[in-house]
Amino acid sequence: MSNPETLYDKIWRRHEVAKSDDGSALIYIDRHLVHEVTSPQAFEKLELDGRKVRRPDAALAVPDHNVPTTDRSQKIADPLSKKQIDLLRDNVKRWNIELYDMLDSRQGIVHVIGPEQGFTQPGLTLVCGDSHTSTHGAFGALAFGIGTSEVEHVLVTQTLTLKKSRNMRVTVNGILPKGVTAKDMALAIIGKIGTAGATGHVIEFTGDAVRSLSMEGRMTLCNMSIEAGGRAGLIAPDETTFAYLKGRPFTPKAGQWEQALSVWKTLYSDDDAVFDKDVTLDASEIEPQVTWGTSPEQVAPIGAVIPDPTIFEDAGKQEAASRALAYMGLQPGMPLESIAVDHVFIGSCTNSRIEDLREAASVLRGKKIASGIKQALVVPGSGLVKHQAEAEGLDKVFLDAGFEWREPGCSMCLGMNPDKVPPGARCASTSNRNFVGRQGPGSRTHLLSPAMAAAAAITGHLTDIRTIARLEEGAA
Ligand SMILES: CC(C)[C@H](C(=O)O)[C@@H](O)C(=O)O
Ligand code: SF4
Repeated sequence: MSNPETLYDKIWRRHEVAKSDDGSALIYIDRHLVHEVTSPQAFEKLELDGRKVRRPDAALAVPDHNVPTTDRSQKIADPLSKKQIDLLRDNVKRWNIELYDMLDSRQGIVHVIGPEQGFTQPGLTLVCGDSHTSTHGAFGALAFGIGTSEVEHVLVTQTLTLKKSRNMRVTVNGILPKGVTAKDMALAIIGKIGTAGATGHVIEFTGDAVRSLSMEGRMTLCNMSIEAGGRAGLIAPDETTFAYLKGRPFTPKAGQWEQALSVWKTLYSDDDAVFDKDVTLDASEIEPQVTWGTSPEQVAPIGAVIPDPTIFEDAGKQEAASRALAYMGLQPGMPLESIAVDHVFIGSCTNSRIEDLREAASVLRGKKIASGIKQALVVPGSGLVKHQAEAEGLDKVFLDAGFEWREPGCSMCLGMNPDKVPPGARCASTSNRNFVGRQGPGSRTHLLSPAMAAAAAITGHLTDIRTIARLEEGAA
């Protein structure tokens, strides 16, 4: 009998082109997503070296970080943003790579459009010059972010020299309580293991609570595996995966579909496969989460108070917590629910898919945002998500509540475009990073789920979505 393997082992082995004695291997890369921020220098270097793009058909390009989310017919004001987008256009034209340009309805955040188009598929190796490429692991693809020099390497050779990561398993058993979502699961895992908890590992997420997530939820979870330090996140493909993929533009058609399925169904960790690290959570104990600091691990259940930094055993973590609280303008002992917010952002590759928008809209239906909210933005993850939401009337729900309804892109997740949180202002955000200055210089970010963001918009402060739901049940 052959050795038992994890899902990661299987995909890795199937892509090994050559092995070195030092433990590294040359890995074949099946798919390459390209955006405007990390590709210009790669294309420039390739040109200078007199190289060619080996497989233009294996790449798909989209501008997302720098795009304006307002009127797209206007010129892009910021010269650097404009330059990056112009260069992306020139490069893909020169090398015959498919591009979903700004006015294309398929344009959107790179990690939203890949799955949406069926470009992301089980068992493939998929890379992008972007850390949140881990998102695509939700389909059982080995997907990870790479740097600009590696972008060039993939363009030229369709391979990468890599050292194999270790295997980690995160099992979430049971059923998520009402009002608790994949985002809360992701934040709770990071809260438990820390932002370095999965360093050097590829995480496979498993357990009933993971299996019962929709593809959107699985993408949210895998998206944040990078914030736990993981090289990639993986979920074994199953009927939910296959149903999502069927009929998408890039997925195998008719006769080939059955063949693809027979391969995809072999993509799971063998029963006796060995993991280097194992972590288990009980879904029924997960509560809606919100971050209070400047790292995703500085997170707590919404009913908690801001921790006193001295509760952390590690001196480094104490120091980090003190610095974070000073930056965030918060004091130990304050209930999280007492924190007033100025901005609400619903979007990013973590939470801008149709299900996320439905979740937020269901909380906002018939309600208005609080008077203290200076700006509330909904930025759909792609043009297709936007159209779908409009077909369902969700845009009206958001607009009636007082939100702005924007064009797709990364937007306020990192403020490379004009959508920024002003210095000192506080934002309830469905994105994945709450770093210092992440949403604009001096901005303060609280990460939470779309439902929790909607709840904060209505009350004007961080709010337990379950109390809103209970109030409504009481009223009904
Ligand atoms: C700009 C890009 C390289 C960056 C990343 O790699 O993640 C961005 O997407 C982010 O989320 O910080
Ligand atoms: S939405 Fe945010 S996290 Fe995702 S790729 Fe864009 S900038 Fe990075």
